[in-house]
Amino acid sequence: MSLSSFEVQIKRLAGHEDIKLPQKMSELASGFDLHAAVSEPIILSPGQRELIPTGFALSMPPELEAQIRPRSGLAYKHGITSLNSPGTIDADYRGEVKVLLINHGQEPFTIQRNERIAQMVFQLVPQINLVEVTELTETERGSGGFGHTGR
Ligand SMILES: O=c1ccn([C@H]2C[C@H](O)[C@@H](COP(=O)(O)OP(=O)(O)OP(=O)(O)O)O2)c(=O)[nH]1
Ligand SMILES: [Mg+2]
Repeated sequence: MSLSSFEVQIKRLAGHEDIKLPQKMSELASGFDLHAAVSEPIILSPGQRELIPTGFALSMPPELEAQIRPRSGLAYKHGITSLNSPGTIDADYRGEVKVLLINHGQEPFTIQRNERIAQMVFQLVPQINLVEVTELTETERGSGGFGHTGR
């Protein structure tokens, strides 16, 4: 079975020539690790959130999006995660990709330039036509939800 592949263009932003491009850390990794393009180390106090630049912008085909997800090691060891996880990078976004980090831990955490702070996973996005109707199709579940089948 052949896997589909897509070309995604990436542009380094001025002043960030030393920042590593997103990289897969193993052959079949889902995500490309993202590096912090902070000009100087940033200290995240417990409870503090910061928008961290990555130093690049993207142009991807319309059928894709990119998701920004936490790295589990940072979450487990330091309580550092991405607040809006998964962050959404729209196919038509040409600005700098940024990572909204939050410190859910009990200790201050320092983010160094070029440190791996999160990962970016590309996903297919089906093109959807929303069609307004007055009646929906019936199902066995109906409007039951939020645990109506039991705990
Ligand atoms: O973690 C993130 C989330 C978003 N973005 C950028 C890319 C995305 O395409 C854009 C808008 O994101 P989103 O739609 O989640 O935010 P919004 O609050 O709805 O902003 P907008 O009104 O600009 O869509 O911001 C990031 O760089 N990192
Ligand atoms: Mg939006």
